[in-house]
Amino acid sequence: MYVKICGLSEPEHVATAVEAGADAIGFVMTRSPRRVTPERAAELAALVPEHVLTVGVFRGEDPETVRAAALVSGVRAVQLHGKHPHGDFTALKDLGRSLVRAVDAAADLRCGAFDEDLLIVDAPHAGSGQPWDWAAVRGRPSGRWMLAGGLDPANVAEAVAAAAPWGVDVSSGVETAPGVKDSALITAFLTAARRAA
Ligand SMILES: O=C(O)c1ccccc1NCC(=O)[C@H](O)[C@H](O)COP(=O)(O)O
Repeated sequence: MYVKICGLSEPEHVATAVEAGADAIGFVMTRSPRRVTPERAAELAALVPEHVLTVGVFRGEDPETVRAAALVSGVRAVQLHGKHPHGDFTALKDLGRSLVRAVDAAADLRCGAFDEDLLIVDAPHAGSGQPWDWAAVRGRPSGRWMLAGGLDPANVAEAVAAAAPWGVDVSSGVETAPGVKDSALITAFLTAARRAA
């Protein structure tokens, strides 16, 4: 089970996620309680070993803004959240970063349909921590896809059983308040997700 921990903003939590075995770590560089500047993301990304994917998360920014932030931060993947057109992915193809498309269940759920490398199927309101009907997407997405939206250490096993994803992505479920990550919850989530696989 591939596990992404998203919305990190403190070195302590980056270190915990790496130590506990995260496969990917997300830095939110768009409007959010978890927002970090590209410069801050660069400081955090520098703490992450090569085998863990660093992901810059964007929503609604134009490709040139995304490109500039990706280059400053040095993230190895770019996640476009929500209703980005296919052209935004095409425009970023030459950036040399993996592309992640994050959408809700109403979207095209074929990984690769927008030339992305990874797909995230999320709740309608990203980063809200609200669980949704995970079972409704079972069997619909294809390729390398992660389930997100309202996951936490206590429910990730149920979510994995319901939707059968290739991976999982969490943010609010490893926080004690919006934007405030918790090391014990990060470790607990990784343990529970691995057990669920
Ligand atoms: O986390 C945010 O605040 C956010 C804001 C705008 C666009 C995307 C955002 N998060 C992206 C993620 O990949 C989250 O991990 C995913 O939405 C799951 O969130 P949660 O339900 O809080 O676990």
